[in-house]
Amino acid sequence: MSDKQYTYSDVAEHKTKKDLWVVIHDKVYNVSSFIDEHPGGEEVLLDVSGQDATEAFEDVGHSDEAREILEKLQAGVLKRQPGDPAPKAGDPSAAGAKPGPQGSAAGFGVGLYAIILVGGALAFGAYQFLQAKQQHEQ
Ligand code: HEM
Repeated sequence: MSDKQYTYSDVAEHKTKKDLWVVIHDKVYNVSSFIDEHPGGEEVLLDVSGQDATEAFEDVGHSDEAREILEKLQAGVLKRQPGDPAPKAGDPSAAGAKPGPQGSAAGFGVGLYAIILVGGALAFGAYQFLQAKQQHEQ
């Protein structure tokens, strides 16, 4: 395993069958030597050449054996820079539709309205009470 750091643009320079790099889970792999042996074929690897292949790799549900092969192909780690594509975690919570916050925001809006109304009524009540008290004292 190597800790050598590469940027996205470094990886993007290696996208031919003879020189093919991919990023999986923020690690950089040189898969050139494996491309002819890949049971899934060379086409899928060429599709993700020089790019982040995390999602494609995880979607297939590769075996532990595949992960061991991958480990041996590691060239380095990815150095993220501002403006790089976001990590593709292959994580359903990252891609899946999350319920928006609208429901609770609407609830809060109604709650806020009620607080203003009650606060206003209290202030009005206090004003009336003080006026009455003042008149009583005169
Ligand atoms: C880059 C590193 C990769 C390695 C080391 C690798 C390795 C392997 C291995 C060892 C298998 C045999 C089944 C298994 O053990 O899980 C396999 C199958 C497969 N791989 Fe990959 N793979 C890689 C990337 C990809 C990518 C990016 C795709 C994109 C879709 C892909 C698609 C497939 C498919 C579809 C199969 C199933 C083939 C079949 O059963 O007919 N692989 N891969």
